[in-house]
Amino acid sequence: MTDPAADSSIRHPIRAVAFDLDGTLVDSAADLMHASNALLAELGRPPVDLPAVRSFIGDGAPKLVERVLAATGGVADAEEGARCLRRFLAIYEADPSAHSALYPGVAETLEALAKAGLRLGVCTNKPMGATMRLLEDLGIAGVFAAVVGGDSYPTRKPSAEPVLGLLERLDVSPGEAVFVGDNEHDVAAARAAGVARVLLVPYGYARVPLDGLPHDGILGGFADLPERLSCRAP
Ligand SMILES: O=C(O)COP(=O)(O)O
Ligand SMILES: [Mg+2]
Repeated sequence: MTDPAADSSIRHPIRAVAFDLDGTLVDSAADLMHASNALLAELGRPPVDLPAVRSFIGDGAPKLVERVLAATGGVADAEEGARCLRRFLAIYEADPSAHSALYPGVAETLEALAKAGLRLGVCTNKPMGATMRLLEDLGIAGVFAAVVGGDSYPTRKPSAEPVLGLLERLDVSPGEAVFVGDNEHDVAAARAAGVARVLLVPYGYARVPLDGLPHDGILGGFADLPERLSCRAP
């Protein structure tokens, strides 16, 4: 027999769902590759390919650019690195969605969860400027009650800080929230924040096997979410 006290959804009814962005809601790797390659072309360097860029995603734009530059010859000093980051952001933020798409079931499922009364939020390591533009371009900005990016707080995931910041903006306690992500940083940040449940999508840009992470379940697909949260649209 199940012990009701062991089920956190019974102790605290779930009131909010926090989502990672890249690799969870949006397949954004192609635009990150195009922006990286536009920067590299300006520097007279060879391009990087999609598998390489996918492996560079997850620690925010500064790390992505650092990895792109390291893979193509490195940089002379920190100043050159900072200049390249500024240029990358200008290129990427001008159009972060041309080659990006929502994963199957994302739009309909977010609508269903919002209709069921859940507060939805995004906690991404992507900078806010590009994040808001991407959400608007893909038509899902309106469904979120709050969004935090990689530059919203002094630290980013795997720190708990942005997750706790998002939950505060959603006006829920960690025990009332579920986090849905795609990689090891999402699990670490959400666990450190003390959310009720951490669920992972089976696709995305994780760099370690999902099975070894301390999650509470791997979805078959994004559309499984309402069932897993035991809530349905009215
Ligand atoms: O900007 C990144 O590196 C990844 O962003 P994410 O946190 O939405 O996966
Ligand atoms: Mg991600």
